[in-house]
Amino acid sequence: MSDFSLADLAQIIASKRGADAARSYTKSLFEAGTPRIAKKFGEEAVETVIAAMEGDRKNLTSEAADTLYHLLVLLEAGGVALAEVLAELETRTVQSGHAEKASRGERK
Ligand SMILES: N=c1c2ncn([C@@H]3O[C@H](COP(=O)(O)OP(=O)(O)OP(=O)(O)O)[C@@H](O)[C@H]3O)c2ncn1[C@@H]1O[C@H](COP(=O)(O)O)[C@@H](O)[C@H]1O
Repeated sequence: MSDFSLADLAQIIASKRGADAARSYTKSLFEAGTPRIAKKFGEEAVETVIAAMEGDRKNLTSEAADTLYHLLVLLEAGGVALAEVLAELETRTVQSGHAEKASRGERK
């Protein structure tokens, strides 16, 4: 296994801001705008769900990759750094998911 990370992919995606849309799918997504990117993300997420439900391991891997890629493009378009999402996840590591959900009501 290589040490390729989501941070590496996020960096590649950010670097495509100045690319030519005819040569870069990422740039064409940026040009299409957030609603289009969000729609693609939703489609890939649904395809991931279907692959999981069908127990298709190979497709699940491939659709999960599509989903993660489109999520990173969506974050970049929304001005949210992957590091911010990871920091949010890190704050949650001190408690269980059940406790985190219960605390959401307290925060409002
Ligand atoms: N990881 C990905 C990646 N995963 C999926 N995709 C693209 O996401 C699209 C998947 O959507 P679909 O299968 O629905 O494809 P489609 O029918 O062509 O899409 P639409 O016509 O509906 O827009 C395909 O075009 C894939 O090529 C990706 N495109 C780019 N990357 C990464 O981004 C880098 C930069 O890519 P460019 O911006 O194209 O240079 C690449 O080197 C990769 O590292």
